[in-house]
Order: sequence, then structure tokens, then C-alpha cells
Amino acid sequence: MMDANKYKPGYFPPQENEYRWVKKDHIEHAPMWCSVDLRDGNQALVVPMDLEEKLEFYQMLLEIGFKEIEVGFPAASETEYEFLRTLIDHDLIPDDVTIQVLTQCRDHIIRKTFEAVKGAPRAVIHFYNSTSLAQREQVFKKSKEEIKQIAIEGARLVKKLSQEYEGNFLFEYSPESFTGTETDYALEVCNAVLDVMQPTPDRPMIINLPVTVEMSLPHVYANQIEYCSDRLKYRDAVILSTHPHNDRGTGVADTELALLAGAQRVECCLFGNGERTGNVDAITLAMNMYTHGVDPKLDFSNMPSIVERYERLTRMHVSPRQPYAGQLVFAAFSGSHQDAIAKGMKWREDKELLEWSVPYIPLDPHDVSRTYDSDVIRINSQSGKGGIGYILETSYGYTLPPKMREHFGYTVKSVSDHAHKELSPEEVLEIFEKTYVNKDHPVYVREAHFKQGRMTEATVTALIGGRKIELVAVGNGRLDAVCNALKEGLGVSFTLQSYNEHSLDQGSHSRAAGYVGIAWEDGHYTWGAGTDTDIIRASIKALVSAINNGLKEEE
Ligand SMILES: CC(=O)SCCNC(=O)CCNC(=O)[C@H](O)C(C)(C)COP(=O)(O)OP(=O)(O)OC[C@H]1O[C@@H](n2cnc3c(N)ncnc32)[C@H](O)[C@@H]1OP(=O)(O)O
Ligand SMILES: CC(C)C(=O)C(=O)O
Ligand SMILES: [Mg+2]
Repeated sequence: MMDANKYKPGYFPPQENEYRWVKKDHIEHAPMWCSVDLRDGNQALVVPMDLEEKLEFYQMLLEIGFKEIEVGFPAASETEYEFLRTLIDHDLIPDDVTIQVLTQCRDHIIRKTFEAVKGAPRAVIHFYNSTSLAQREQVFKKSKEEIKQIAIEGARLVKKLSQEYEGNFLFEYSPESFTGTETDYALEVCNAVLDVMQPTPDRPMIINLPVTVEMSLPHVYANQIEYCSDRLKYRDAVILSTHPHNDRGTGVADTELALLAGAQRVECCLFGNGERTGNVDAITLAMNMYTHGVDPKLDFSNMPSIVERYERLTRMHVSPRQPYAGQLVFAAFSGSHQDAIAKGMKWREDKELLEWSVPYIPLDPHDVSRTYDSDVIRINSQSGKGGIGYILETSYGYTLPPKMREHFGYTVKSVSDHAHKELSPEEVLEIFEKTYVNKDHPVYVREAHFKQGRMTEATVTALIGGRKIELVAVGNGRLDAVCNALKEGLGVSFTLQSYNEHSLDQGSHSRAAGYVGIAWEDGHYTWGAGTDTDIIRASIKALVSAINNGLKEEE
């Protein structure tokens, strides 16, 4: 049984909320990004990455453009330690990249961390201790003052060892479980740490206020960030960082609002990997900025390859609905969406627009190496004439007249509905060809010759039900004359209602496509299409196909 009485909000928002950040409506520039994939992401995997896997993942992070990478918790395991030593000893840290390592505020863990990181060209020593009410009471069983002392002692040791060990060290402190901590108390602990570390504007220190467990609505966290940003000591020497997790599913909102509220740096993971529901997703954050016209300074243009490597190295799965990256995030199956997308694409092409404004698709799939053909409009029983016609046109060059599109739309829909499956563009083409194109039974026109007078006279050699017959008739044009000849030969009555044609391919051997719609005496309509290198033969084939479809319906 669920019982909501069991729960109450476990967070402590600041008493003074200024809400200055509310007046901002977009993020103006990219923050400092720090990937924590190789630490927070890795520590949450069923099987953490081995040395080789970590190295490949690290290379991918460099390729994407991360300049700060938390590479591990070197005191945690042999693999973590070895990985760090490999990066340093094999000179794998580019000049513009800073690695980061995490340590608890415990004497032997800090010492082991310095041992692992010695000789690094630049490294952030990230130390943390939990400050939340729950952890003070249940885990550490210590008072606020005693917990503050853990942070201060940790800071002192980090500072001391950084002067003893060879290497270029920067510092980060996290009051872990910040979201379950009284905001003023977290501030007090951070300021005490800052007093020890004495950062300066040319040697700033990172203060990271993590959403270790997401407990509140995102605006509460934004207020906490604004409040702390205003009250942290040495503010011009502090880089204010966020590290949201995603327990309530709003890690992205936490981060974005925190950036509006004064945060300067974001710790995140690809595809939102990380403890429990994950760390905030770096890709969503960056692409959200990108689709607002802000350069995120991270490059996800190679998305399918990033997905492939991520899945292989972490053994995790990227959801088909994962923003910007999932298999289905550009796909439209439903008719009205497809119709709007097809029209939007045409609008963009006709007007030669650079700006992207296609309805329903917030990102140009090409920007992340996805295609228009196979990723965007996909056909099933929810699809409509707009999308189905778009596939036929963009994949195979057939531009159906609007009424025929409608007829074809219902035909394709019904096939998908009965087969209960998606149809590939090849299958859509197959249905089109089978239903309309060059149908030659029971009527087949073998030859047609024309004489041009005031009217056009057609002499048609046809097979009707296998019987050869010669027909002569006049009409307003060649197609009309053939139409009249066939009506006479068949002894049926219909009128030619719609005729369209266009060339299918370019060049001297180009084929033409013709489309004919005829209305029968009883009011029903049938369609046919024809293809041929000769335009008149294409249109006669279309007419004959429409007639054969009508005769078939009568059978
Ligand atoms: C929110 C986060 O993601 S924080 C990062 C978490 N990541 C990890 O823990 C992954 C790597 N960790 C490890 O491999 C191990 O935990 C180690 C090697 C760091 C430490 O191992 P151990 O000492 O064997 O065990 P363990 O982590 O259970 O230690 C718990 C003790 O450390 C204390 N402790 C935990 N975190 C901290 C901290 N940040 N600062 C000071 N003390 C801490 C606990 O209160 C507890 O103390 P007790 O011994 O008095 O009960
Ligand atoms: C170590 C800290 C920053 C952390 O991972 C968290 O609080 O989630
Ligand atoms: Mg974390």
C-alpha cells in the first residue's frame, strides 16, 4: 500500500528568496563543463569500466570538447589508480584539459589521492563530506560543528599535501547532500573551507553545491544557488558549480535554473548516466542551449557514434526517447505531424532558409548526423497522406496529385494496420507500384497512333481480356482520344477527371510519370499511374491502370 503520510519534503530552502533569476528567460553562454562520467557515472555501473574502456571513454570526452574531466576516485580501486597513472605517465592530458579526482575528507584517502595524482600537469583535487541533517544524525552521528570540522580538517590536509607533492593543483569542495542541508549551514561550511584555502581571483577555487539527491522543485534549488552565490566569501575567487542528480526527473531544470541564478559550472554525464536515476544529462543541456542559438562549446555532431561507444563501454542502453540522441526522437509516425513536417521541409527548401523552424522537430537531424530519409517520417497505421506522399516523393521522386495522395494514404495505412507493423520506404513504394503503376490487365494498350486535325484522332491497338481489338476515336487531345476509344471498346462510361505528369529522373534517358484519375458512371473514382521514357505512353499507361483498377472493383 502506498501511504503518503510516510513522506515529507526533506529540504531546507533559504528564508530570503529574491528570485532575481526568474526575470531571465534564456542562458546566454555555455558554462564551464565538467564531465563526471568516469567517476560518478562509472561508480553507478553494474560493472565499472576497465582500464581500456576508461581510456576509450576518456578519448571520446576529449573529442566532444570537455576541458574538465573528473577521471575517477583514485583511492577506490586498483583500476582507478592505474587509470590515473596511465593518463599522467603516458602524457595523455592535453594542455587545455584539466583532470579532476575525488576524495573523501579522510586522512588516508586524501593521502592516497595525492599519491595517485602526483606529477599531473593540472589537477583539481575535489574533496567532500556530507553535511545534510539525515547524514549528520544517521551516518556520522555528529553535531553541525563536528561535521564542519571534518571539512576544515580535510581542507587543511589537502592544502598541506598540495604544497608537498609535485604537480599543479586546484581545489574543489562539495558539501555533499547539499539539498538535504540547511542552506545557511551549508554556506557556513563552504565559507569555513574557503577561509582555509584562501583562493584568489587568479587561483580560484570551485565550490560545488550538489543536488546529491533531488528533493525539491527546481526553483527551490535555483533560490539556494542565488542565495549562496550572494553570500559566499571570496566570491570573485570562487567558481560556483552545480552537480544535479535526477531523482525527481528534473535534473536538467535544476541545472538550467541554477545557471540563471548564478552558477558558472556544471558537472554532468553523457546520457544522464550516474547514481540511481543518474547525473544530469550533458547532451540535453548542451543541445538545449544550441537550439536556442547559443554555442554550447561541446560537439555532438557525431551523435550516432557517441551512442554506439557509450552503449558498448558502459553496457547501458540509450532510450529511443532520449532527448536529441534516441532512435525515435526525430521520428513522426502520426499523420498531422508528418503533414506539417513535410510542408515545413518544403518551405525551408523553397525559401533557401538557414534558420531551422520546421514544426515538431526542434533540431535539424543533420546537425547530429541523422538523416531526413530514414529518421524523420516513418510510416504506420497512424500516418497520413502528407507523410506517405512525402516518402514517395523524397525517396522515389513520385509527386502524386493531392487527391491521389489521399487515396494512396488510406491504402498504405490499411496495409500497415492489417499487418500491424511499420512500413519501410521500400514497402511503401511496393504498395504504390502494385496498386497503381502500369497495370495491364484486363486492358492492355499495345500501340496508339495519332492524327492531328481540328480534333486528335487515335487509332488504338488493345488487348481486352486477351482479345486483340483495334479502336478509332477522336478527342480534345491524345489522352482524351485514347480514353474515348477505350470507352467505346469496353462499352463502359467514365470521365477523365485528373491528369498530371512530371519527369522522374534527369538526363536523356529520363523517365516520365503520369497520374490519371477517372470518375465512373456510378460516381466512384479510380486512380492509375504510368511510367515510361515517353511522356504520352506514360499517360496512356496511367489511364489504362485507372481503368483496370475500376474494372477490377466491378468484378
Ligand atoms: C555522492 C557521491 O557520489 S560521493 C562518492 C561516492 N563514491 C564512492 O564511494 C566510490 C568509491 N568509494 C570506495 O571505493 C570506498 O568507499 C572507499 C575506498 C573510498 C572507502 O572505503 P572504506 O573505508 O572501506 O568504506 P566506506 O566508504 O564504507 O567508509 C565509510 C566511513 O567513511 C566515512 N565517510 C564517508 N564519506 C566521508 C567523507 N566524505 N568524509 C569523511 N568521512 C567519510 C563514513 O562516515 C564511514 O565512517 P566510519 O568508518 O566511522 O563508520
Ligand atoms: C561527490 C559529490 C559531488 C557527488 O557526487 C554528489 O553529491 O552527488
Ligand atoms: Mg553525484
